[in-house]
Amino acid sequence: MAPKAIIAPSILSADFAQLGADCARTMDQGADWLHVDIMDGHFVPNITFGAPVVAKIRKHVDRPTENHGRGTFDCHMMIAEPKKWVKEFQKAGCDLYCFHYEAAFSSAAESPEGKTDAKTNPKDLIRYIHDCGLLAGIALKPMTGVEVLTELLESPDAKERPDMVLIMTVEPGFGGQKFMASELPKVQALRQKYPDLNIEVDGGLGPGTIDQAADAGANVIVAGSAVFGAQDPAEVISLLRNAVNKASA
Ligand SMILES: O=C(CO)[C@@H](O)[C@H](O)COP(=O)(O)O
Ligand SMILES: [Fe+2]
Repeated sequence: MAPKAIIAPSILSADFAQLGADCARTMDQGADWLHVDIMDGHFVPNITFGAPVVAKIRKHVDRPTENHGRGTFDCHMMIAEPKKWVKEFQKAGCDLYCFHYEAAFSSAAESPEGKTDAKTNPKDLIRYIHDCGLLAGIALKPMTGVEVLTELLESPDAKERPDMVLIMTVEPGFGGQKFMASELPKVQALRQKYPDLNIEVDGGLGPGTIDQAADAGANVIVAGSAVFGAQDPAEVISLLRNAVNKASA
């Protein structure tokens, strides 16, 4: 049985002119996490926003209501220098810092000790993210195979193990793209080997594609246009959750 279903609407499809209100409403509609897409115009050909905006929306989502608690900010860092921004995002209210494997090797930034490493690697970056008090996720673009993660996922040191793997089911950069079912064997392979791992899928997920992703073993579901574009977002969130729970029962 896979870990519990986590539904994480991508706020890339929210109305940026009223982002705080949209985020709070989405939590009230039943979201577990908010998926926050950070794009730098280098790693991907699109730009979104940075830590100051995350800090502002945090305030809207932190308000106490009957329907939701704090709301986990799942920050999907589509940026060329992931190490550089860990502390800024931690201060802004990020909970889970998910960087791209493909970006980690070229990242230059200050280490916790104040030294500058010209190069880092995924293992050191995961340790650094954990040392900063955040959960660590690692994301793979469609062209990257899951075998690159074996050493990390099987590390005897929990500080070096990712808390979540994100399998992209579109090329990162834009919302509203077509779901790539060709990525699902990666999810299947991970689920077979790691029954307790949080496996997130991102890109093109919605009522028409969720069953395939859930059957493959994904339990963390990102959906942008399918949730924010729906007449009844609460119904879509619940449909996504039921599909995951049914597949993992
Ligand atoms: O990371 C990305 C795109 O790069 C995603 O998080 C998208 O924002 C998901 O949008 P939909 O495909 O669900 O509309
Ligand atoms: Fe994303």
